[in-house]
Amino acid sequence: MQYVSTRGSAPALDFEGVTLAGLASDGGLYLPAEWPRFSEAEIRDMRGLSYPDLAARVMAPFVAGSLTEEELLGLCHKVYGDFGHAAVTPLVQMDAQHWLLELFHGPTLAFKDVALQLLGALFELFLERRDQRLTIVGATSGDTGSAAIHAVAGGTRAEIFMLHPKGRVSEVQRRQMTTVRAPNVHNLAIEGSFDDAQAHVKRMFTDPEVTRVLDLGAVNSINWARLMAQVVYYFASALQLGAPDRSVAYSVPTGNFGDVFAGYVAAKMGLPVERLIVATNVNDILHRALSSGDYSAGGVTPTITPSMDIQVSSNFERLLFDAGGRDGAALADQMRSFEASKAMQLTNAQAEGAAALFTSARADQTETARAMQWAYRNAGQVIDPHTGVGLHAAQAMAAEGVVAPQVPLVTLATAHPAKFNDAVERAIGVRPALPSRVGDLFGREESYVELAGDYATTRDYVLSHAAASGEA
Ligand SMILES: Cc1ncc(COP(=O)(O)O)c(C=O)c1O
Ligand SMILES: N[C@@H](CCOP(=O)(O)O)C(=O)O
Repeated sequence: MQYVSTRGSAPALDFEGVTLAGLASDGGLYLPAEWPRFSEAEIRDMRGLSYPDLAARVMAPFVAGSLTEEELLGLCHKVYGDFGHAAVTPLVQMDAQHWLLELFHGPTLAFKDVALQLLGALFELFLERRDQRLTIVGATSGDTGSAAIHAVAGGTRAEIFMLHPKGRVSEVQRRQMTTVRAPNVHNLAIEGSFDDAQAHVKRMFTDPEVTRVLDLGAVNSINWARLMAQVVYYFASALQLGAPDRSVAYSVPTGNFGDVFAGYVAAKMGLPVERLIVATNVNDILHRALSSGDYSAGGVTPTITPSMDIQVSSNFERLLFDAGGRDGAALADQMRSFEASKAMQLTNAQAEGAAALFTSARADQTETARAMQWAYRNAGQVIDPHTGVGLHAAQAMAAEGVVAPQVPLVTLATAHPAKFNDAVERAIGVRPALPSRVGDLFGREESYVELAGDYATTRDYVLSHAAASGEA
């Protein structure tokens, strides 16, 4: 399998290459040169597989040429054997139409673990194979950071610099990152928003001062391997609900557009996905883009769903490329102009291509709290606020008839409620306890450095603290 950049000019790479490269050298994001597709019979044949076996079956076409079937299967069993639920991503029924897909049974209690546990193992394998070191730079609004740190802490070939916006993640999220003490982990709290942190990370990948001395790697969803692993739980849930003989709709709490784009990939691969609902909080650039074609970023408003306080949504570029006809040169111009003005209009092809599968809805904090209360009172489920945004959107779209009553509608439960226990307590009057598997989070010492919000400060910190810089 070969991968191409959304901006058209970076070299095509194989799976090992894109996993280690993260962002393409032209600033674009990698996508498979063509979508692999399963027949109905092949999908039917996946029924009854365990999660690790299903993961290996679904991901096999993407890793061809870089991993043998045995290597992939071995990795999937190693990674998913360790989750806190035997089903890995269990489905819970809420009423006749609504389901929750629980994605928070990994070590750091958010959906990010499903992909990052695998990515950590892939880094280890490929770096060993190449006898190479990697300096990972990542940005987090809370969940990617802890999942990535847990996936690479203590390793000898990869070192991680994780940027989070100071004061804008929950206390549990911050502690899950800053209490991990390992020589290869650096936590940086920067002034500004997640978008600022993400912009610094992307800029480092195309900054010759950095790339001259460091081999950079990515753990954010700009890394294709992240999305690939997330495709699996769409298959797992749809198969349980009757695929390929029945279509399923999904509501996905969305920020960087990675999780919902994985649903798009599943549809491209032949899974009968009826609709993908992009659920945003009041930082609603994606809702505006999908409903009116206006992709213009304003300031970021802090909310009770901090992981979705994002305006510049990395993976939207992948959709614009694929749905808009895969014209890399035109997209490179469009993205350059967006980067300068922070505003753009979708082309007709992009808007129509997106509308074929995506619908969007936005939830403010009152609507989010109401959905959390509904889940608690009507289905006995304590859900986190991000999941609350998704459930609000699911209920709104069902009420508007966008999703017909006979179509199962699955809301992705993206984080364990205890990660956001203050917001949950305010909404439903119950304070969820942290599962014992996260250990004594509040008894451990934190370690992080605080940096000003400008790019040069971040870059200079990484350059002067990366072990690989010293070697160069
Ligand atoms: C709990 C939670 N829900 C939803 C999202 C949004 O997911 P995505 O960025 O893939 O759209 C995130 C962050 O990515 C998150 O941490
Ligand atoms: N919500 C995310 C933001 C980064 O998203 P990613 O999926 O691109 O890593 C977070 O929790 O950090």
